Amino acid sequence: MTAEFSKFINIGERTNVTGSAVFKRLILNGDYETALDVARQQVENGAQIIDINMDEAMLDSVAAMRTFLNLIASEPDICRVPIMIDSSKWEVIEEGLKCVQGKAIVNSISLKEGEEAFVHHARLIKRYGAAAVVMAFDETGQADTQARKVEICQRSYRILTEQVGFAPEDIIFDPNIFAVATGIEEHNNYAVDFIEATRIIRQTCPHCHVSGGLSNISFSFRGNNPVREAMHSVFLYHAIRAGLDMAIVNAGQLEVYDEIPAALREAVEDVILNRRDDATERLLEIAPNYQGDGKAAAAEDLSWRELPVNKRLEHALVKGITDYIVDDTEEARLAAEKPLHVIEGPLMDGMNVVGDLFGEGKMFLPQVVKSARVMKKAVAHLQPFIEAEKSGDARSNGKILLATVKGDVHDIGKNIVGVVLQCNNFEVVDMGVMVPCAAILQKAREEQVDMIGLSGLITPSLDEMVHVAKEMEREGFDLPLLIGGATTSKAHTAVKIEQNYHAPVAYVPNASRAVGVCQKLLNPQSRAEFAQVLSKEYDTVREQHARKQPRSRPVSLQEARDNGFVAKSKYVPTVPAQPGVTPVSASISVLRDYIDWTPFFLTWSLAGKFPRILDDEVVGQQARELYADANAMLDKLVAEGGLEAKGVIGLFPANRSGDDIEIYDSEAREQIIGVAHHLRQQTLKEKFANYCLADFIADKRSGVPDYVGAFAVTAGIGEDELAEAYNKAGDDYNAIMVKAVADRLAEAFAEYLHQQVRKVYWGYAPDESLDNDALIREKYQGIRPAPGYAACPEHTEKQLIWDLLSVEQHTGMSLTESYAMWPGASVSGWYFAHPESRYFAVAKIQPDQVEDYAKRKGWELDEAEKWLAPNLSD
Ligand SMILES: C[S@@+](CC[C@H](N)C(=O)[O-])C[C@H]1O[C@@H](n2cnc3c(N)ncnc32)[C@H](O)[C@@H]1O
Repeated sequence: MTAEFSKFINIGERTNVTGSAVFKRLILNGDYETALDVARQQVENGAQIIDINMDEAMLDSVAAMRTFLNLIASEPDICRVPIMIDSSKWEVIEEGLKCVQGKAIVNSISLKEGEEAFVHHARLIKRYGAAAVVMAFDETGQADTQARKVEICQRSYRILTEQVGFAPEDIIFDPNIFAVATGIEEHNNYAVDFIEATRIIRQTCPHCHVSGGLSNISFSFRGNNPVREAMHSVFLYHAIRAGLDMAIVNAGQLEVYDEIPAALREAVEDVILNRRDDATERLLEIAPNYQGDGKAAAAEDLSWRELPVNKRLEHALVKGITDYIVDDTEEARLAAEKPLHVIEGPLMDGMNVVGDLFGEGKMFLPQVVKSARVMKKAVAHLQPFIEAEKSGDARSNGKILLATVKGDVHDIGKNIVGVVLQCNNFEVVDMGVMVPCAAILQKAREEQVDMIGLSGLITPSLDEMVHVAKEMEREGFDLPLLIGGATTSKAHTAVKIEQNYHAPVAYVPNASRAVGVCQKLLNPQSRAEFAQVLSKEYDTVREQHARKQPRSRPVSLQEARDNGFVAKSKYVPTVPAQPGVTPVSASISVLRDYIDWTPFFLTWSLAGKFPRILDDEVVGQQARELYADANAMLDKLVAEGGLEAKGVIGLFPANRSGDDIEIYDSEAREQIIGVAHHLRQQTLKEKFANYCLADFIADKRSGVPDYVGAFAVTAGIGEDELAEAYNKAGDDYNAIMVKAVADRLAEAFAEYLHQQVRKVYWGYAPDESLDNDALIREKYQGIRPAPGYAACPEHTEKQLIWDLLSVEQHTGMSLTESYAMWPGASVSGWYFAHPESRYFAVAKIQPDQVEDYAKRKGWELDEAEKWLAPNLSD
C-alpha cells in the first residue's frame, strides 16, 4: 500500500469554467490576473497537475485557452506542474498543445466518433509529445459496466500502441466514475465496476495509467460535505489499491480514511463496495448525523494510561508523547528478562506500528519524527542497564551511511530521512555535510555499512554524486547507492549516475519512500528482484529522455539578443538614497512577522497554503501542532538568544554592456569594480522576449545612469550548535525544527530587507504599503534574483556578491567550493528596480552562448561547461 499511495497524483480541478463558478466569472470578465491566482493556489495546495477547461458557450474558448496558457508559461511557480488541457472541442485542445511548453496532457480523446477520428487525434497528440486521457467511450456510448470499461480501454490501448505508436506510459484511461447511492438499483455497482475495471486495465495494458473525476461518486449527497468527503476517501482507498494512480480531486476536501467515524465508514463502505441491498437507505438514514460538526471535539483522553505497559509504550510512540515514557520503559524493564528485550520487544513493535501507519499515509512526517524522540528517550533510559549487563546491541535491519556531498551544506532533508530510517530500526551513520568522496568510502568500509545514501540541494552537487558513483565502481564497491535531495531526479539518476555503477542505484524522492527502498535493497531475496525493477525503470527513463523532443526550437545567441527585452514604459532610474555597502542586522522578533510559512510545512511534507493549512481537513491538526511547536521555538530563540541574523547590502552605479552588467565605484562610472555575467534565454519565443537579467539595466551607450543592488543575509549563525545540542539530548525533532525555523528566518530577512531597500536604502518606492501576504506574493516593484535560481542559474556569480560586499567580513557567511552558502540558512542575490523586471527561466542554452559566456568569464570552455551543465542540452 505504501508505494501505491505515495505514487498517487492529484489533479487540480478549480481552473475549470464548467466546474468552478468563481473561475468562470473571472475568465468571462477577462480578469486573467486573478484567474492565475486560482491556478497558483491549486499548485500551492498540492495539485501535481492542473486541469484547465474553457468550454463555455459565452467564451471564445480557443482564445481563452491561448491567453491563459501563455500567462501560465511565464509563472514559474505554476508551470512547474504539468498542464492538462481539458476540452470537448478539438480546436481548443490543439491551441492548448501549441502553447504549453513542457509535456502536456490532453483531456480527452475517445472512440466516440469512431476509430478514424481517434487515430487522427492521437497522432497529433503524439506529434506534440503530449500524453492523453482516454475516456471509456465508444461508438455506442459511455461504458458503465466493468466489462464495457475493460473492453473499450483494451481496444483503445491496442489501437494506440499498435497503430499509432503511442508510448503506453502516455496513456491515461478514464473508465468513468459515476454516482452511486442514487436510489436507482442499476447504479449500485458503479463504484465496484470502476474499481474492478481499473484492476484489469492496469494488469492487461502495461505501463498505462488510470484516472477519474472523483467528485462524481458522491453526487447524490450534495450539501453534506462530511459524507461526500468520507465517500471520496473510501472510494480512493479501494481504487488506489486496485491501480488508480491519479484523479481529479479537491485535495483539501478529503477525510483521512482511518479518521472517518466507524459507523459512517462502514455505511459508506457498504455503498461503495455494494455490500448490501439496503446500503443506500442505511447511509441516507445516518447521513444527517454528520452534517455540520457531526464529529464531537475530542477532550484530552488519558484512558490509555489504563492499558498494559506494552500497549502504553506503543501508544506513546504512535502519539509522540514523552511525558510518561521513562516510567513506562522502567516498568517494562523490570518485567523483562533482559533490558535489551524491551527494545527488541515492545519498543520495536511500537515503532513498527509507526512505520506501517506512515507507510500507509495514516501518519505524517512530523509525527514520525516525534515518535523517534520518544524512542530515543526510552533507549537512553535502557542504555546504562544494557551496558551493565554487556548484553550487546539490538539487531538492526541494516546499517546505512548518509552524507551531504562535498561542497553542499544543506541537510534538513537528509536528517529527516535519517530519523525516519532509525524509526524503522535501521542503524544510521550520519556523516553530516560537505563530505568528500574519499571520506564517505573510507567510512563505509570501516563501519561495514550495508548501503550509502547521498544528499544534495544545489545543482553542482549533482556532478559530485556522479563522481562518488564512479569512485564506488572503481574501488570495487558492491553496496546499493541511494540518491536524494531537491535538485536530484529520477531522470538525472538514470541518465547520469546509474550507468556508472553496477550495483543498485535508487532515486529516493522523499523521506516516506526511503524505508521501503531500504527494506527491499537490504533483503537478499528482494534485492535482486528490486534491482531488476529499478534497472528496467531507468532503461525506460533513459529511452524517454533520448526520445524527448526539444520543448522548443533553439535560436542562435544573436537571434536571442535581437529579441531581447525592451521596456514598454519610460522609466527613469532612481538614485539610491544610501549608495555603497551597508551592513545590516535584524532581531528575530522583527523577522518572525515576515515569515512565509507555506514552505515550512512543505519541509515537513505537509502540503497546503498557510494559513488555510491550519484548518485543512486532512493535515490541519498536524499543521496546527507543528505551527505551535515552531512558534514555541521562536519564543525561546527570542528569549534566550542562540541564533543571530546578519546581513549586508550594496547599491552601486551600474550599466549594461551586452549581457553583462558593469558595476562602478562611483557616479563618475569610470572605475569598474565588478562585472556581473548573465545568461539569455535561447529558445524561440513568438510572443515574448528572450530575457536576460542585464536587459533590466540601462545600456551604457544610452547615457542613462542606472543602478544595481546586491545582498547577502543569514539567520543561521548558531544554528549548527543549537541543532547539535538538541541532537545530543536525543531530540531529533527540535534539532530539525531549529534548522527549519532558521531557514524561514533567513528568507524572512531577505523579504524584510528588500522592503527596507525599496522604501529607504534605495528609496525608489518610499510610499509602498504592503502587508506580509502581498510581500510573499511579490506584489512590489523590482526583483531580487538569486544566483543558482532559474534567471541566473550559474552559481559562481555569488563570488562577485561576496567580493563587492565583503560578505564574509560583515556577516561570517562563506561559500563552499560548489558555491553553497554557509550557514545553510542563508540567502543572497541581486536587486533590480526596473518596474518591468521579472523572474524567468534561462532554461537550455546553446554552444554559441556557452562559448561566449566562457570568454566573458575568462574561462576555458570545459570550465564553462561544468558550471553550466544543468542548462546544457544533453
Ligand atoms: C524561493 S522563494 C523565497 C521566498 C519565499 N517567500 C520563501 O520564504 O521561501 C522566491 C525567491 O527565489 C528567487 N527566485 C525565484 N525565481 C527566480 C528566478 N526565476 N530567477 C532567480 N531567482 C528566483 C528570488 O530571490 C525570489 O525572491
